[in-house]
Amino acid sequence: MKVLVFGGAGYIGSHVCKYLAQRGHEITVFDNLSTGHAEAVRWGNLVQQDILNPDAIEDCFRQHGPFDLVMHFCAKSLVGESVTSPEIYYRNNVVGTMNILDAMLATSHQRIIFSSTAAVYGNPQQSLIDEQHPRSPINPYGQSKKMVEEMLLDYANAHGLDSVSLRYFNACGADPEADIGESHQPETHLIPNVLKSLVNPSQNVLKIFGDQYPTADGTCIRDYIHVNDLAQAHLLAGEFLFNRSGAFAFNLGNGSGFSVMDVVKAASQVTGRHIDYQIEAPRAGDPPILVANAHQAQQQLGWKAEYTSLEAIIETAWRWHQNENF
Ligand SMILES: NC(=O)c1ccc[n+]([C@@H]2O[C@H](COP(=O)([O-])OP(=O)(O)OC[C@H]3O[C@@H](n4cnc5c(N)ncnc54)[C@H](O)[C@@H]3O)[C@@H](O)[C@H]2O)c1
Ligand SMILES: O=c1ccn([C@@H]2O[C@H](COP(=O)(O)OP(=O)(O)O[C@H]3O[C@H](CO)[C@H](O)[C@H](O)[C@H]3O)[C@@H](O)[C@H]2O)c(=O)[nH]1
Repeated sequence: MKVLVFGGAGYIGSHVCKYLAQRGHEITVFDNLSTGHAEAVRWGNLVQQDILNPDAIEDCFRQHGPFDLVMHFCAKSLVGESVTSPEIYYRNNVVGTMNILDAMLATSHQRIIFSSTAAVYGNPQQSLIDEQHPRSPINPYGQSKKMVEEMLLDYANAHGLDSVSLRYFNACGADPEADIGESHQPETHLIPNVLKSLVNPSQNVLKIFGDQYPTADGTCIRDYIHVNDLAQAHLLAGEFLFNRSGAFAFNLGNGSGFSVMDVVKAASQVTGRHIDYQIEAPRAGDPPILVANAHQAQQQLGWKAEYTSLEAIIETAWRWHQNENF
C-alpha cells in the first residue's frame, strides 16, 4: 500500500511508519514538526507542512499520491493546556482534521484511520470501558476528538468516506531496536517520566499525582498498551477498510489495569534501580481507573496485543531512554 501518514514524525506515528515499512508499504509523512522530530522520519519522505494549510494538504495528495490509505496522528494532546487554551485544540484537532477530510474528497481519497483516545469517554461509569460507554469528555482535548469522530460519521454518510477511529488507552513503550521512542517536551506521560528520573535524577524528580484514590494502593489505574501493538492495529484497521464501508471505532488497550505504583515497581525491577519519588496533589481531570474492553478490535480486526506485561513494555522504553538521541 501507499500510505500518507499525517503526524508521522511524532511518537506513535513514527512507530507505525517503521512497522508499515518493515512490511513493504510505502510511506509519505506530512508533519509540521511542532512536537515531532525530523530524526524520527526514516521510513519515507517528509513533507514539512501544516494541516492548518488546506492548499499544502491538497498539494501533497496530488504530488505524492494517489494513496491507498491515510493515517492521521496530528494533534495537540496536553489535557491541561486544552483546558486553558481550548481554541488551540479546536483549531488544530478539529479544523485541521476537516482540512484533511476535505482534501481527501477533492482528490478522491477514501480511507482514513484516525487517532482517537480513551479521553472521549470522560469519567468512566464502569471499570471496563467498551465502545458503547457514553462519550462525555471532561476536557476540550477529549471533546475535540469526539467532534472528529462525529465528523467522520457524517462524512461517511454524506460522502462515502470510510474511517476507523482507534481509541487508544495509554500508549507506551518504544521500538524494540531503540531506533525511535517517546520524546516529548514537556513530557507528561508516566513511564517516560519514571525512566527519565533514573537517567537524569538531578533534572527529573518523579512526581506521583495523588495517592488517595479509591484503588488498592491509592494511585490511579491505567491500561498501558505498547506502541507496536497500536501499530499492528493500524495496519489491520487499514485492511479492514478495504472490505467495509462506514465510520467505525475501536478501543485499543490490554484490558488490564496497573496502578502508578505498579509502574514504579515494574520499572525498578527492569532497571535494577531504586526509584525515588514525591507524592504531589492529584492532577486535575485524572479519573481513578481507566481500563479498556478491547474485544471488538480483537474480534473484528483480528488484533492481539503482544506486549501484555508491564515489564516487557518498560524494557523497550528503558532501552530507548538510556540512549535517547532526539
Ligand atoms: N500518547 C498517548 O498516550 C495517546 C493516547 C491516546 C491518543 N493519542 C493520540 O495519538 C496521536 C499521536 O500521539 P503522540 O503521542 O504520538 O503525539 P505526538 O505529539 O508525538 O505526535 C503528533 C505529531 O503530529 C504533528 N502535528 C501536530 N499538529 C500538526 C499540524 N497542525 N500540522 C502538521 N503536523 C502536526 C506533530 O509535529 C507530531 O509529529 C494524537 O492524535 C494523540 O491525540 C495519544
Ligand atoms: O509524571 C507523572 C505522569 C503521570 N502520572 C500519573 O500516571 C497516570 C497516567 O498518566 P499519563 O499522563 O501517562 O496518561 P493519562 O492517563 O493521563 O493520559 C493518556 O491516556 C488518556 C486516555 O486514557 C489520553 O488519551 C491522553 O491523551 C493520554 O496522554 C495518571 O494517573 C497520572 O496522574 C504521575 O503520577 N506522574
